[in-house]
Amino acid sequence: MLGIIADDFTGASDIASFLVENGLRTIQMNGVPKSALNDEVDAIVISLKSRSNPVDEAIAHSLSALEWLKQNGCTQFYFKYCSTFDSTEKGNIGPVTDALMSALETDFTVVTPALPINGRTIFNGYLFVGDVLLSESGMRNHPIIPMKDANLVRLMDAQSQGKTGLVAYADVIQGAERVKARFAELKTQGYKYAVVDAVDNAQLTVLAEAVADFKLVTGGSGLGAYMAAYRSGGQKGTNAFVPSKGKTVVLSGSCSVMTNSQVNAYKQQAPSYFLEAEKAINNPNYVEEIYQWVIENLDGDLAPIVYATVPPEKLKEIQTQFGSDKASHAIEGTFAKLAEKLQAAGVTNFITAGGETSSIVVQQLGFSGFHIGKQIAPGVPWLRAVEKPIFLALKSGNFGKEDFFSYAQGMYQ
Ligand SMILES: Nc1ncnc2c1ncn2[C@@H]1O[C@H](COP(=O)(O)OP(=O)(O)O)[C@@H](O)[C@H]1O
Ligand SMILES: O=C(O)[C@@H](O)C(=O)COP(=O)(O)O
Repeated sequence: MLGIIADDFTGASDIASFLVENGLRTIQMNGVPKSALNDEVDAIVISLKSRSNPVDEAIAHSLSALEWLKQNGCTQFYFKYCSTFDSTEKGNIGPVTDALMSALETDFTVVTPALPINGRTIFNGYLFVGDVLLSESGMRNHPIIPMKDANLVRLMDAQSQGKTGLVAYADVIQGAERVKARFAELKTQGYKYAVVDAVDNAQLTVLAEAVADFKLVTGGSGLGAYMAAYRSGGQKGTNAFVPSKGKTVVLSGSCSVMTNSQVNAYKQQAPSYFLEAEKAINNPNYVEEIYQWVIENLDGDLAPIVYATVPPEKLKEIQTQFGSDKASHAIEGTFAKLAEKLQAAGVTNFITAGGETSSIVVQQLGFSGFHIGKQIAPGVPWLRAVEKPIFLALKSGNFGKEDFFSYAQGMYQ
């Protein structure tokens, strides 16, 4: 069985959806479960909120996820992080990878966030988003993890204990045997990790074969998808439920370029409410005010949206005024409490945008895990809570097309 440790909840549903699509029966658990798993599955994804936590906490949670996965029958492990890496030179990917490698007693792994279907590719170790370097993409303005460097070898070297090498495109296109030979060379030269180039899915297919017997693989959902295809022999999954029409709310805390466009498009069609950082910080009654507004707007054709989403210039202003940690914690906390009240009031379908935002909302809603349904966009599936028919779509910041929020509701049965 394949065990996946995802560093946020949108990322977990992203990889889970690709595993299902590629023929693996998959369940997504929210945090490290307290008891053993009863379902019969081929893959288990554990969602953590460890991307931007203090490093010791991220390591401790990842190790406890690993232990639980081992106890529940997993034999190969995948550390899933963002296709835009989302980890500066002080980030957690290096330290968590080191801790997992040491717990698994393995001395070599790969680093491949590539997700070509969503425009994330790697060439000569540089990560591209669409046709620009990561550091020239909207990710350079991320509210909590601004990505100013696109070189994965440099980023990994800065964060981790070992040395990072490169398996370049010219080698990858020669096939799995050549890639394995490069791994062997790098290991002899004292490298602990290899960034592997992938500009399209053909390289991920090769890489999936080359890492088939690795104890630990790290990367985005792209490589995960091709590892699933390798394991299932190319079968396709059938788990494709969609939600019933029900009371829905959209909660958007992502400030990505794509979410800004999606929110702007959706505001033209549906009731909208701007969540202000200043009030989230200072007004103890703010959650109640927003809650009342949502309740009054639940019965239209399209769900109401509450959004903190702002473009980069506005974000900078807010962060300068209040401090970025204070603003983001207050906003995340407001979304979490709001979601909890809305669930109690009978909202059954939640569409959330943003990794941190989605993670905190799901943690607050308190479900133990999710079944994986139909994809709304590549990497964003509908989810159904294990405990009851509550449906969620956790949209990664930059995923989906401009009409994502209305398109998702258009899928209701
Ligand atoms: N208007 C705002 N001012 C300050 N911080 C904000 C604002 N809107 C959102 N944030 C914060 O920015 C962060 C966005 O991260 P996240 O939810 O992971 O989105 P993404 O998926 O785009 O990375 C969250 O911590 C959120 O609370
Ligand atoms: O790999 C990806 O791009 C996503 O699964 C993901 O992790 C996105 O994170 P956020 O942009 O913070 O939602």
